[in-house]
Amino acid sequence: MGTALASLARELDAADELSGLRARFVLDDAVYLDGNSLGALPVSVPGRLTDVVYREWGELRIRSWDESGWWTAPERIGDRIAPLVGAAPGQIVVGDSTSVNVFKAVVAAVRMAEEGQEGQERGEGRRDEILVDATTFPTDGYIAESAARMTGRTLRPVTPSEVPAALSDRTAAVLLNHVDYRTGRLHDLPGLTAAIHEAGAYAVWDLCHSAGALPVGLDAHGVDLAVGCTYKYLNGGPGSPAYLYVRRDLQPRFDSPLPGWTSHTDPFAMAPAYAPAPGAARGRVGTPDILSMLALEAALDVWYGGRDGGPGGPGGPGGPGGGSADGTAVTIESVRAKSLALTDFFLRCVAAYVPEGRVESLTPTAHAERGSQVALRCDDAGDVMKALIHQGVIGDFRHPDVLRFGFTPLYVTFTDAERAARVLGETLKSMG
Ligand SMILES: Cc1ncc(COP(=O)(O)O)c(C=O)c1O
Ligand SMILES: Nc1c(O)cccc1C(=O)C[C@H](N)C(=O)O
Repeated sequence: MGTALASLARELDAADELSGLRARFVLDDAVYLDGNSLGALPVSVPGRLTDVVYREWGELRIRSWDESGWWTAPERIGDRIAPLVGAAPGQIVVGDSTSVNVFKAVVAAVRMAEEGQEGQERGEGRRDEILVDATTFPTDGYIAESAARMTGRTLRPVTPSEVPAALSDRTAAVLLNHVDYRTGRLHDLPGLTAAIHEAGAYAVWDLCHSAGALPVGLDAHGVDLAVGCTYKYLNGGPGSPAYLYVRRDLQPRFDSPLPGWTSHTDPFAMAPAYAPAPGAARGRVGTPDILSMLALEAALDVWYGGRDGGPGGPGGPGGPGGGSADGTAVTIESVRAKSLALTDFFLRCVAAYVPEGRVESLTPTAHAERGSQVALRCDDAGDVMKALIHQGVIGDFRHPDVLRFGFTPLYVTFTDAERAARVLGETLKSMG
């Protein structure tokens, strides 16, 4: 069985139309299944950062804000992310952490819901509730709780499947994760967004675990606001800045709770009175973190034909799906197809190699409900993951008993999936 799966893995790799993309990353012999926490380093990044540091900062110094395009980087890089999450240009701004963007988005959504209700006291008809995914990555829950307290709302944690029943004319905003960070479950973004709109509320989606791994369709599904990090499937590097999407028609009504000077319509007027910039720039706060931001911009070259360095717009030759220097088209659809094939194959190998009953998959088998990771419940998961890492299979452990394996289709191979499952099986057999 083992040999058969290993040779099947080689066949699948040979037929994989994305296999050439692995060369766009710095990798070693380890099986890296932690790209859903920190993506691998794209080869385009070090050279670009060297240029940013020595030439743009070292030689051009202050002139780089204009001459090197530093000032407009948040919107420019937002436009580079946009096609990957199904957004037209001009709706995404890059900056701050996901946590900070969750705060901006949730408070802004409540403020939008509040419009027209100003005179109304707390009570019937007032949109006085925020719903939050009860299974969320903790930061979203903490921030939503604070946003609720500050806006005088009640926070109601519900699981995503309970959202339709929990919605009412009291709901102001709903904060949901597209893919659950622990189980890898993919939630129904189109259906839940439609239900939220039906109730007259605003939908805020956290795309941390879906952007770069599967199609999101922000514009197509009428999402109101969305946030996400860039250090997972977008490979922007440790602490790379997050992003905020505000649907174009909502932008004039986006009232930021953090109206920093760089979101002013004329920042260098240094006016005492705040006047928000039009468009996505309204979501900015303070000075952009240029080094991290430009590392992210270079990392996105992976999707744009693997070109080295310089900024470039999406679309046309070199855009996502538009072909590339080495002839490999990178569309989010092709990435999704490989992601599902990889996770299917990994689950098949786990079933073949792991003693029956020793692990239980928390990740749905239905493709429509699966993100790009496999989570296995396992006794002694912490010790098991340490043993796997010791043998060169890098996943992560999530309390209390979850082994988490992330599959980044840009660089993970079927051979990696087979090896990871085989090492897991051997480890569990040896641990008893
Ligand atoms: C769903 C989700 N939201 C938010 C975050 C993190 O937010 P931040 O970028 O602020 O650390 C993570 C992971 O770190 C996450 O998985
Ligand atoms: N953002 C992280 C970090 O700064 C250090 C370690 C891990 C992370 C993560 O991304 C955790 C991740 N969001 C998760 O899904 O568990």
